[in-house]
Amino acid sequence: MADTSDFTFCQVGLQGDGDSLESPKIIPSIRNITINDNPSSLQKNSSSGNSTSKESATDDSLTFKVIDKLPSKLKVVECLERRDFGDSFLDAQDEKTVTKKPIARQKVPFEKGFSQMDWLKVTRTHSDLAGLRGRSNRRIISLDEVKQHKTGDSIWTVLNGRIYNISPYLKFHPGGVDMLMKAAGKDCTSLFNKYHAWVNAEFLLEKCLVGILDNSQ
Ligand code: HEM
Repeated sequence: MADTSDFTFCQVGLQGDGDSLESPKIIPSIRNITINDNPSSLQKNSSSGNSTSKESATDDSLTFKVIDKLPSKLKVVECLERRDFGDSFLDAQDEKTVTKKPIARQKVPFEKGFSQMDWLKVTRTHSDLAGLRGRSNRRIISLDEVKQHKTGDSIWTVLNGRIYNISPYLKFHPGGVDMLMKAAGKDCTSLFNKYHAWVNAEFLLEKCLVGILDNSQ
């Protein structure tokens, strides 16, 4: 079978709506395609039988398979291969029945020892992930001070009004170090929500809390 990985499936036609295969209402964009019935240019495989017979056919521009067919009514056509469809295929993309490919996620495979489970272990065993050296993590801190912590083992970010040292979490971040470094020394709340508003950072970074953002400025 042809590689369909970059192909958008189109499903056309409905069962029992009274429209025939030729109806422009069902397949408006395919009406311009003629399939030459000549046996030399069209190969057609059909297992004879009743209402669930399966067929496939090929002409110069299109290979398709009728997955399921009722007499004189087409239920589902699965397009298998597109060779030279031209504009008529683009028209088909206007149809509401076209399924779009999901957007690829950008998760980075974690290094051994750097899964989220490993991170949870670290948070339980390490005594000073925030790097506070005995200071309170309830201290009110200005954005100017946050901006000074962008490197080494003291990389701060603001998330929902709280300031965290994200340095120990960097290698555990499923989105990768580079992505998390975009948060260094600034308020990352909108970036964070753009990528994963569902992530419970308050829990994950609990032990990395450095202080509370001074929002009086
Ligand atoms: C500051 C605290 C942050 C924490 C605790 C955090 C945590 C996480 C977690 C737990 C995941 C996995 C999500 C999942 O599997 O559904 C993740 C994925 C990701 N994060 Fe973050 N993140 C943070 C900040 C950021 C920022 C600032 C960015 C962007 C600049 C970012 C970009 C991403 C991306 C691109 C992914 C992969 C998304 C995906 O799976 O589709 N993260 N992060």
